[in-house]
Amino acid sequence: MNALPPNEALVHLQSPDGSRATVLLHGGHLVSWIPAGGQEQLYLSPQSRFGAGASVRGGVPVIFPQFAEQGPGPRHGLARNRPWQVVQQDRGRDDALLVLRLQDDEATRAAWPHAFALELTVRLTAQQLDLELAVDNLGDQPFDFQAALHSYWRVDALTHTVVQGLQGCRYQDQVAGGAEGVQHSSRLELLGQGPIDRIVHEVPGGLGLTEMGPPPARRLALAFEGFEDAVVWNPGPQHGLSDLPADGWQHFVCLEAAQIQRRIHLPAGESWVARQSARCV
Ligand SMILES: O=P(O)(O)OC[C@H]1O[C@H](O)[C@H](O)[C@@H](O)[C@@H]1O
Repeated sequence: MNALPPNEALVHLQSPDGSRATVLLHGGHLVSWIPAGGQEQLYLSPQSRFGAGASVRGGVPVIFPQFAEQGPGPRHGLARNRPWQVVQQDRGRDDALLVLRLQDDEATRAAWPHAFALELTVRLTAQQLDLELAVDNLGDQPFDFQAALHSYWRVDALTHTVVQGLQGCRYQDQVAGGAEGVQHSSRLELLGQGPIDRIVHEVPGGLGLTEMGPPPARRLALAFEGFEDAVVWNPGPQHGLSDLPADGWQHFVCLEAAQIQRRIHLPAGESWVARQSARCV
């Protein structure tokens, strides 16, 4: 399991068949997922910062209400830096479930002046992780937002890793100043020669992440529901990130379920829900 500082508030989940996950209350941040009989699936930087105000480098940061600097508020929004609360924790016959909630308070309203609640539901079965993000507008005015489940998938070697399922999709290449491109091949090979940072639009519901052997290939099947975009990000060897080891870039790829291009317009009193599932196959 990924190493965590001793004094962080965390919740451990374990399904009856032995899959496990760990979530930090800070950020409602999933930092570990180990399927039954399997290995850690999420990358968490050993140099990550933790605690009040910190953004954790790895796991699954919740991005809301803005992506990156595409708005006037804090980078990647305010959800990843706030304390969340447990509203439900259950174990069923073949699953484990956790629901966390973040509601607006004085600090969030200072950054973004809206009344809202986020609920993140984490559900584990033997080989599958389901994450659901729900946004409620609790105010009397509509608001617009972007969101993402910024998932850092652990890989042994980035350069042996391939993303499948984006064929024919348009993308915005953030390394090339936002230039538009089209993913022609069915396999996006992560060459690691430099950074990759793409916002891919209108992604089909199912994507694959495959690590080619040796050792034998490992494959994650990802399914998005309600998220229209995906982000593919790896900072490459010249990353300069102080919370990532020099060689840390080789051990993850972010393949994120996201809602970026078309901001969601949420009327007062309404809700929006989207999901990302990952299955070891
Ligand atoms: O360093 P962070 O604020 O966590 O952002 C990490 C990365 O997030 C996304 O994947 C963006 O597309 C990248 O441009 C960004 O570098």
